[in-house]
Amino acid sequence: MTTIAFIGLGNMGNPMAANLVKAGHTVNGFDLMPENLVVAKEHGVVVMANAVAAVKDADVVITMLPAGKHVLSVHEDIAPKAKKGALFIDSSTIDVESARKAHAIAARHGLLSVDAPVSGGTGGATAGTLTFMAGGSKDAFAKAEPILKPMAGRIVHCGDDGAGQAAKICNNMILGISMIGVAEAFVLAEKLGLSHQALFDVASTSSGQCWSLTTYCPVPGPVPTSPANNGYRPGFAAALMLKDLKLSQEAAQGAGAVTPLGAEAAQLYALFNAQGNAGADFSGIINFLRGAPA
Ligand SMILES: NC(=O)c1ccc[n+]([C@@H]2O[C@H](COP(=O)([O-])OP(=O)(O)OC[C@H]3O[C@@H](n4cnc5c(N)ncnc54)[C@H](O)[C@@H]3O)[C@@H](O)[C@H]2O)c1
Repeated sequence: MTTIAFIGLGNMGNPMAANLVKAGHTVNGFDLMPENLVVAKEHGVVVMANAVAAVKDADVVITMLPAGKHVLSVHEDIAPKAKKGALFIDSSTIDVESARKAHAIAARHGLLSVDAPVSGGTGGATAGTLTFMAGGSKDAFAKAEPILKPMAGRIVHCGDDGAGQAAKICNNMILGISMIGVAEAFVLAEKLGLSHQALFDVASTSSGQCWSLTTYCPVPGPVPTSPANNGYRPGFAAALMLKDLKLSQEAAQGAGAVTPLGAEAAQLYALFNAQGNAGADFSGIINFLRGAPA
Protein backbone atom coordinates (compact mmCIF):
# COMPACT_ATOMS: atom_id res chain seq x y z
CA MET A 1 0.00 0.00 0.00
CA THR A 2 1.07 3.57 -0.68
CA THR A 3 1.62 6.64 1.48
CA ILE A 4 -0.41 9.44 -0.08
CA ALA A 5 -0.39 13.14 0.82
CA PHE A 6 -3.77 14.80 0.30
CA ILE A 7 -3.78 18.62 0.26
CA GLY A 8 -7.22 20.27 0.17
CA LEU A 9 -9.82 18.38 2.20
CA GLY A 10 -12.97 20.33 1.29
CA ASN A 11 -16.32 19.16 -0.09
CA MET A 12 -14.57 16.91 -2.62
CA GLY A 13 -11.18 16.22 -1.05
CA ASN A 14 -12.50 14.77 2.20
CA PRO A 15 -14.67 12.00 0.68
CA MET A 16 -11.96 11.25 -1.91
CA ALA A 17 -9.35 10.86 0.84
CA ALA A 18 -11.79 8.66 2.79
CA ASN A 19 -11.96 6.24 -0.17
CA LEU A 20 -8.15 6.07 -0.33
CA VAL A 21 -8.08 5.19 3.39
CA LYS A 22 -10.75 2.51 2.80
CA ALA A 23 -8.58 1.05 0.01
CA GLY A 24 -5.81 0.54 2.59
CA HIS A 25 -3.52 3.48 1.81
CA THR A 26 -1.96 5.69 4.46
CA VAL A 27 -3.25 9.20 3.81
CA ASN A 28 -1.44 12.19 5.31
CA GLY A 29 -3.79 15.15 4.93
CA PHE A 30 -3.69 18.91 5.25
CA ASP A 31 -6.23 21.72 4.77
CA LEU A 32 -6.23 25.36 5.87
CA MET A 33 -9.66 24.98 7.53
CA PRO A 34 -9.50 23.25 10.95
CA GLU A 35 -13.11 22.00 10.68
CA ASN A 36 -12.20 20.08 7.51
CA LEU A 37 -9.32 18.44 9.36
CA VAL A 38 -11.73 17.25 12.08
CA VAL A 39 -13.84 15.50 9.40
CA ALA A 40 -10.71 14.07 7.75
CA LYS A 41 -9.55 12.58 11.05
CA GLU A 42 -12.93 10.86 11.46
CA HIS A 43 -12.31 9.25 8.04
CA GLY A 44 -8.96 7.86 9.15
CA VAL A 45 -6.75 10.50 7.51
CA VAL A 46 -3.55 11.29 9.42
CA VAL A 47 -3.82 15.04 9.97
CA MET A 48 -0.57 16.93 9.40
CA ALA A 49 0.51 20.39 10.62
CA ASN A 50 1.12 21.77 7.11
CA ALA A 51 1.45 20.77 3.46
CA VAL A 52 5.22 20.27 3.60
CA ALA A 53 4.87 17.85 6.54
CA ALA A 54 2.16 15.96 4.63
CA VAL A 55 4.33 15.38 1.54
CA LYS A 56 7.59 14.53 3.32
CA ASP A 57 7.11 10.72 3.32
CA ALA A 58 4.55 10.46 0.53
CA ASP A 59 4.99 8.43 -2.68
CA VAL A 60 1.98 10.18 -4.20
CA VAL A 61 0.75 13.75 -3.61
CA ILE A 62 -2.84 14.66 -4.50
CA THR A 63 -4.04 18.28 -4.52
CA MET A 64 -7.76 19.20 -4.51
CA LEU A 65 -7.76 22.99 -4.24
CA PRO A 66 -10.06 25.81 -5.39
CA ALA A 67 -8.16 27.43 -8.30
CA GLY A 68 -4.93 27.69 -10.30
CA LYS A 69 -3.29 30.23 -7.98
CA HIS A 70 -3.72 27.87 -4.99
CA VAL A 71 -2.37 24.89 -6.94
CA LEU A 72 0.72 26.80 -8.14
CA SER A 73 1.55 28.27 -4.74
CA VAL A 74 1.17 24.88 -3.02
CA HIS A 75 3.25 23.21 -5.76
CA GLU A 76 6.03 25.81 -5.31
CA ASP A 77 6.04 25.07 -1.55
CA ILE A 78 5.90 21.27 -1.64
CA ALA A 79 7.73 20.17 -4.81
CA PRO A 80 11.20 20.95 -3.38
CA LYS A 81 10.36 18.95 -0.21
CA ALA A 82 8.75 15.93 -1.92
CA LYS A 83 10.27 12.46 -1.82
CA LYS A 84 12.49 11.59 -4.79
CA GLY A 85 10.39 9.88 -7.48
CA ALA A 86 7.05 10.97 -5.99
CA LEU A 87 4.06 11.33 -8.30
CA PHE A 88 1.98 14.57 -8.22
CA ILE A 89 -1.72 14.38 -9.12
CA ASP A 90 -3.74 17.59 -9.25
CA SER A 91 -7.49 16.94 -9.25
CA SER A 92 -8.60 20.58 -8.82
CA THR A 93 -10.38 22.27 -11.73
CA ILE A 94 -8.01 24.95 -13.03
CA ASP A 95 -7.03 26.69 -16.28
CA VAL A 96 -4.91 24.78 -18.79
CA GLU A 97 -2.02 27.25 -18.54
CA SER A 98 -1.74 26.88 -14.75
CA ALA A 99 -2.00 23.11 -15.12
CA ARG A 100 0.98 23.15 -17.51
CA LYS A 101 2.88 25.41 -15.08
CA ALA A 102 2.19 22.91 -12.26
CA HIS A 103 3.57 20.11 -14.47
CA ALA A 104 6.66 22.28 -15.12
CA ILE A 105 7.24 22.84 -11.39
CA ALA A 106 7.05 19.08 -10.79
CA ALA A 107 9.38 18.35 -13.73
CA ARG A 108 11.91 20.91 -12.42
CA HIS A 109 12.17 18.79 -9.27
CA GLY A 110 12.36 15.48 -11.18
CA LEU A 111 8.78 14.47 -10.29
CA LEU A 112 6.19 12.82 -12.54
CA SER A 113 2.83 14.60 -12.66
CA VAL A 114 -0.72 14.23 -13.92
CA ASP A 115 -3.54 16.78 -14.14
CA ALA A 116 -6.61 14.72 -13.24
CA PRO A 117 -9.72 16.83 -12.63
CA VAL A 118 -12.97 15.05 -11.85
CA SER A 119 -16.64 15.02 -12.64
CA GLY A 120 -19.41 13.48 -10.54
CA GLY A 121 -19.82 15.91 -7.66
CA THR A 122 -19.73 15.19 -3.94
CA GLY A 123 -22.03 12.18 -4.48
CA GLY A 124 -19.50 10.64 -6.87
CA ALA A 125 -16.64 11.53 -4.51
CA THR A 126 -18.39 9.73 -1.64
CA ALA A 127 -19.41 6.69 -3.72
CA GLY A 128 -15.97 6.41 -5.35
CA THR A 129 -17.50 6.74 -8.82
CA LEU A 130 -15.87 9.94 -10.10
CA THR A 131 -14.86 10.31 -13.73
CA PHE A 132 -11.19 11.31 -13.86
CA MET A 133 -9.90 13.06 -16.99
CA ALA A 134 -6.13 12.85 -17.01
CA GLY A 135 -3.39 14.72 -18.80
CA GLY A 136 0.28 13.80 -18.72
CA SER A 137 2.86 11.38 -20.08
CA LYS A 138 2.07 7.67 -20.53
CA ASP A 139 4.49 6.84 -17.67
CA ALA A 140 2.88 9.30 -15.28
CA PHE A 141 -0.63 8.10 -16.21
CA ALA A 142 0.34 4.43 -15.72
CA LYS A 143 1.51 5.25 -12.18
CA ALA A 144 -1.53 7.40 -11.40
CA GLU A 145 -4.23 5.00 -12.64
CA PRO A 146 -4.09 2.42 -9.79
CA ILE A 147 -4.04 5.24 -7.21
CA LEU A 148 -7.13 6.88 -8.74
CA LYS A 149 -9.09 3.59 -8.98
CA PRO A 150 -10.65 3.55 -5.46
CA MET A 151 -12.07 7.03 -6.14
CA ALA A 152 -13.17 6.39 -9.71
CA GLY A 153 -15.96 4.98 -11.85
CA ARG A 154 -14.08 5.89 -15.03
CA ILE A 155 -10.55 7.11 -15.78
CA VAL A 156 -9.80 8.57 -19.22
CA HIS A 157 -6.29 9.47 -20.40
CA CYS A 158 -7.10 12.56 -22.49
CA GLY A 159 -3.59 13.39 -23.74
CA ASP A 160 -0.47 15.28 -22.70
CA ASP A 161 0.03 17.85 -19.92
CA GLY A 162 -3.13 19.98 -19.49
CA ALA A 163 -5.42 17.74 -21.59
CA GLY A 164 -7.37 16.65 -18.50
CA GLN A 165 -8.14 20.28 -17.64
CA ALA A 166 -9.14 21.00 -21.23
CA ALA A 167 -11.65 18.12 -21.06
CA LYS A 168 -12.94 19.31 -17.68
CA ILE A 169 -13.48 22.90 -18.85
CA CYS A 170 -15.47 21.66 -21.88
CA ASN A 171 -17.50 19.26 -19.70
CA ASN A 172 -18.41 21.95 -17.18
CA MET A 173 -19.47 24.36 -19.91
CA ILE A 174 -22.04 21.69 -20.87
CA LEU A 175 -23.01 21.36 -17.18
CA GLY A 176 -23.55 25.10 -16.61
CA ILE A 177 -25.62 25.42 -19.78
CA SER A 178 -27.65 22.26 -19.08
CA MET A 179 -28.42 23.26 -15.46
CA ILE A 180 -29.82 26.59 -16.63
CA GLY A 181 -31.82 24.78 -19.34
CA VAL A 182 -33.33 22.31 -16.84
CA ALA A 183 -34.07 25.10 -14.34
CA GLU A 184 -35.80 27.18 -17.03
CA ALA A 185 -37.96 24.16 -17.97
CA PHE A 186 -39.10 23.70 -14.34
CA VAL A 187 -39.90 27.43 -14.00
CA LEU A 188 -41.95 27.24 -17.20
CA ALA A 189 -43.68 24.05 -15.94
CA GLU A 190 -44.65 25.87 -12.72
CA LYS A 191 -46.16 28.74 -14.75
CA LEU A 192 -48.08 26.21 -16.87
CA GLY A 193 -49.42 24.37 -13.81
CA LEU A 194 -47.42 21.19 -14.52
CA SER A 195 -46.11 19.36 -11.41
CA HIS A 196 -42.37 18.95 -10.84
CA GLN A 197 -42.79 15.17 -10.67
CA ALA A 198 -44.70 15.02 -13.96
CA LEU A 199 -42.02 17.00 -15.81
CA PHE A 200 -39.31 14.88 -14.20
CA ASP A 201 -41.02 11.59 -15.10
CA VAL A 202 -41.37 12.66 -18.73
CA ALA A 203 -38.04 14.44 -19.30
CA SER A 204 -35.92 11.85 -17.47
CA THR A 205 -37.14 9.18 -19.90
CA SER A 206 -37.23 11.44 -22.98
CA SER A 207 -34.88 13.49 -25.10
CA GLY A 208 -34.57 16.15 -22.35
CA GLN A 209 -32.65 13.64 -20.21
CA CYS A 210 -29.28 14.83 -18.80
CA TRP A 211 -27.23 14.73 -15.56
CA SER A 212 -28.54 18.12 -14.41
CA LEU A 213 -32.01 16.56 -14.45
CA THR A 214 -31.52 12.94 -13.40
CA THR A 215 -28.84 13.31 -10.70
CA TYR A 216 -29.01 16.97 -9.71
CA CYS A 217 -32.59 18.02 -10.43
CA PRO A 218 -32.89 21.71 -9.36
CA VAL A 219 -36.26 21.28 -7.58
CA PRO A 220 -36.78 19.37 -4.32
CA GLY A 221 -38.35 15.94 -4.55
CA PRO A 222 -37.69 13.84 -7.62
CA VAL A 223 -33.97 13.13 -7.07
CA PRO A 224 -32.67 12.26 -3.56
CA THR A 225 -29.07 13.22 -4.50
CA SER A 226 -30.00 16.83 -5.36
CA PRO A 227 -28.97 19.73 -3.03
CA ALA A 228 -32.45 21.11 -3.77
CA ASN A 229 -33.61 18.73 -0.98
CA ASN A 230 -31.10 20.33 1.34
CA GLY A 231 -31.80 24.07 1.05
CA TYR A 232 -29.38 24.31 -1.91
CA ARG A 233 -26.34 23.79 0.31
CA PRO A 234 -23.34 22.68 -1.81
CA GLY A 235 -22.67 20.20 -3.39
CA PHE A 236 -20.97 22.28 -6.00
CA ALA A 237 -20.93 25.94 -5.03
CA ALA A 238 -22.14 28.60 -7.48
CA ALA A 239 -18.77 30.36 -7.04
CA LEU A 240 -17.00 27.28 -8.42
CA MET A 241 -19.41 26.99 -11.34
CA LEU A 242 -18.77 30.65 -12.21
CA LYS A 243 -15.03 30.00 -11.96
CA ASP A 244 -15.31 27.07 -14.41
CA LEU A 245 -17.49 29.00 -16.87
CA LYS A 246 -14.97 31.86 -16.81
CA LEU A 247 -12.21 29.30 -17.51
CA SER A 248 -14.09 28.03 -20.55
CA GLN A 249 -14.71 31.60 -21.80
CA GLU A 250 -11.03 32.51 -21.40
CA ALA A 251 -10.05 29.30 -23.18
CA ALA A 252 -12.60 29.93 -25.97
CA GLN A 253 -11.30 33.46 -26.52
CA GLY A 254 -7.71 32.24 -26.62
CA ALA A 255 -8.55 29.42 -29.04
CA GLY A 256 -11.02 31.38 -31.19
CA ALA A 257 -13.95 29.04 -30.43
CA VAL A 258 -17.53 30.36 -30.76
CA THR A 259 -19.41 29.62 -27.48
CA PRO A 260 -22.42 31.97 -27.17
CA LEU A 261 -24.39 29.75 -24.74
CA GLY A 262 -21.28 29.32 -22.57
CA ALA A 263 -20.94 33.12 -22.48
CA GLU A 264 -24.61 33.53 -21.50
CA ALA A 265 -24.30 30.87 -18.78
CA ALA A 266 -21.24 32.70 -17.38
CA GLN A 267 -23.24 35.97 -17.29
CA LEU A 268 -26.21 34.34 -15.50
CA TYR A 269 -23.95 32.70 -12.90
CA ALA A 270 -22.13 36.04 -12.42
CA LEU A 271 -25.49 37.68 -11.61
CA PHE A 272 -26.50 34.78 -9.34
CA ASN A 273 -23.17 35.07 -7.46
CA ALA A 274 -23.44 38.87 -7.25
CA GLN A 275 -26.80 38.52 -5.50
CA GLY A 276 -25.11 36.83 -2.54
CA ASN A 277 -25.39 33.22 -3.72
CA ALA A 278 -21.72 32.37 -4.19
CA GLY A 279 -21.87 29.84 -1.34
CA ALA A 280 -25.15 28.24 -2.49
CA ASP A 281 -25.26 25.17 -4.70
CA PHE A 282 -25.21 26.01 -8.40
CA SER A 283 -28.59 24.28 -8.90
CA GLY A 284 -30.09 27.15 -6.80
CA ILE A 285 -29.99 29.28 -9.98
CA ILE A 286 -33.60 28.16 -10.41
CA ASN A 287 -34.55 30.63 -7.66
CA PHE A 288 -32.80 33.43 -9.56
CA LEU A 289 -34.81 32.49 -12.67
CA ARG A 290 -38.01 32.60 -10.60
CA GLY A 291 -36.99 36.08 -9.46
CA ALA A 292 -36.84 34.90 -5.83
CA PRO A 293 -33.87 34.70 -3.41
CA ALA A 294 -32.03 31.31 -3.37
N1 LIG B 1 -17.72 20.34 -5.38
C1 LIG B 1 -17.90 19.70 -6.53
O1 LIG B 1 -18.97 19.15 -6.80
C2 LIG B 1 -16.77 19.62 -7.52
C3 LIG B 1 -16.88 18.70 -8.57
C4 LIG B 1 -15.82 18.58 -9.47
C5 LIG B 1 -14.69 19.39 -9.33
N2 LIG B 1 -14.62 20.30 -8.31
C6 LIG B 1 -13.39 21.10 -8.22
O2 LIG B 1 -12.60 20.54 -7.20
C7 LIG B 1 -11.88 21.57 -6.51
C8 LIG B 1 -12.23 21.53 -5.04
O3 LIG B 1 -13.64 21.71 -4.92
P1 LIG B 1 -14.40 21.61 -3.51
O4 LIG B 1 -15.84 21.66 -3.82
O5 LIG B 1 -13.83 20.49 -2.71
O6 LIG B 1 -13.95 23.01 -2.89
P2 LIG B 1 -13.80 23.38 -1.34
O7 LIG B 1 -13.71 24.86 -1.30
O8 LIG B 1 -14.84 22.68 -0.55
O9 LIG B 1 -12.37 22.72 -0.96
C9 LIG B 1 -11.15 23.31 -1.26
C10 LIG B 1 -10.30 23.21 -0.01
O10 LIG B 1 -8.98 23.67 -0.29
C11 LIG B 1 -8.49 24.23 0.91
N3 LIG B 1 -7.33 25.05 0.63
C12 LIG B 1 -7.24 26.21 -0.06
N4 LIG B 1 -5.95 26.63 -0.12
C13 LIG B 1 -5.22 25.71 0.57
C14 LIG B 1 -3.84 25.59 0.87
N5 LIG B 1 -2.95 26.50 0.48
N6 LIG B 1 -3.44 24.52 1.58
C15 LIG B 1 -4.33 23.58 2.00
N7 LIG B 1 -5.66 23.66 1.76
C16 LIG B 1 -6.10 24.70 1.05
C17 LIG B 1 -9.67 25.02 1.46
O11 LIG B 1 -9.52 25.28 2.83
C18 LIG B 1 -10.83 24.08 1.14
O12 LIG B 1 -11.15 23.24 2.23
C19 LIG B 1 -12.26 22.89 -7.20
O13 LIG B 1 -11.29 23.21 -8.15
C20 LIG B 1 -13.59 22.56 -7.85
O14 LIG B 1 -13.85 23.38 -8.98
C21 LIG B 1 -15.62 20.42 -7.39
